[in-house]
Amino acid sequence: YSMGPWATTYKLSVLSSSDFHTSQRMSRLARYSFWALQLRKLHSSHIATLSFPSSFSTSASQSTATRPSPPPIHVGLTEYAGRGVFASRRISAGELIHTAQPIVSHPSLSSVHTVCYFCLRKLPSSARSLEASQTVSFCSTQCEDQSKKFYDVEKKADWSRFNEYCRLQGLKYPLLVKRLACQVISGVVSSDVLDILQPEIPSSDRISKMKKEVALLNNTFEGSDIGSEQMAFLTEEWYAGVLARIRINAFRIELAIGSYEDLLSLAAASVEAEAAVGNAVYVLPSLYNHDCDPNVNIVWIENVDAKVKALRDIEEGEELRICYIDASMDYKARQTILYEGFGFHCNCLRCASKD
Ligand SMILES: C[S@@+](CC[C@H](N)C(=O)[O-])C[C@H]1O[C@@H](n2cnc3c(N)ncnc32)[C@H](O)[C@@H]1O
Repeated sequence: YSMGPWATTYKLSVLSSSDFHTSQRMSRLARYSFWALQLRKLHSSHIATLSFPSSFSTSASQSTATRPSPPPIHVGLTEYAGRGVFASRRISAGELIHTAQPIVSHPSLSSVHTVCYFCLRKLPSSARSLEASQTVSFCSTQCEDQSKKFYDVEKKADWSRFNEYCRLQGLKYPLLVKRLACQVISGVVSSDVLDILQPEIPSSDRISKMKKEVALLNNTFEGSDIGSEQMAFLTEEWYAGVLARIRINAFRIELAIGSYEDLLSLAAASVEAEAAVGNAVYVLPSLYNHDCDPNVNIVWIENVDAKVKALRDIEEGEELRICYIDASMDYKARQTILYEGFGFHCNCLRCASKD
């Protein structure tokens, strides 16, 4: 399961919380102070992944007078689900709260020749690479430049077996791990970049499948001229940790319909293939908790940049929550998917009334 761009039309939601014993609170606080430290570490290296609403730019040459104000949110501890995102002022319905760029993203295998290999923007027909070819395309020189380092690493190896394995098994997350590994080898990110995110607890079945994937990834790199010291991080333990975080935190990217042509291809895609153009992992969007009647949603308009928008008026101090799944499903289906996919029993107001 991955979090998706689920539209919602449900009514009012307020923060639901339960009383926890002080001792439980203390142990949680200790656990999350580790994450708070990680967040601070990440703040400097990943500030570029968070951008602000309006037409402000964040260039270093800007004077403080013209600097954008930070987004109207803060990360804090909830009483029921670890960290969460809270409104630091009143937010109006429809407001763009912030945008975020991914730490790692990858097109779905069915979209790899029709979208930009970096930002997942749909390519005009003339710019698409041939399906039979091993090449990929970029929508702009900017995306090509931003991909250069990891793509130079990726090009050193032959990915046909790895991709075929993912295709046959219907796997999408190993593609994100492959891209992350290329980013680490090229020095663009550090191997612990996802450590800040909450991991899932893997089942034994998952662990044995994962061993196969990591062996395939290692064999693919070993066939290239990448030095073993550059690949030293790529252990079973690293792969398991990264996959456990991707499984809980990846978003499935469906671009908003921009044209009549998009509408037609989406209609065809829903019959022939997956409608999602790819998957991506972000820092801040991954800190939003779930509600079956959310007050914010995340949309992707033209590319992988996530836009977090208020679905209704939100009061200062209220927790901002998104819906991880299709909110139109019934109570039982939602509970099952949330438990199997994300490991929790939802007790939002809507679920409490079994709606
Ligand atoms: C994407 S993370 C959200 C941020 C997370 N709270 C953290 O501290 O990193 C998803 C995880 O948060 C927890 N979570 C999110 N929404 C929840 C809810 N409504 N009830 C209980 N746990 C929830 C679950 O453990 C879930 O797997």
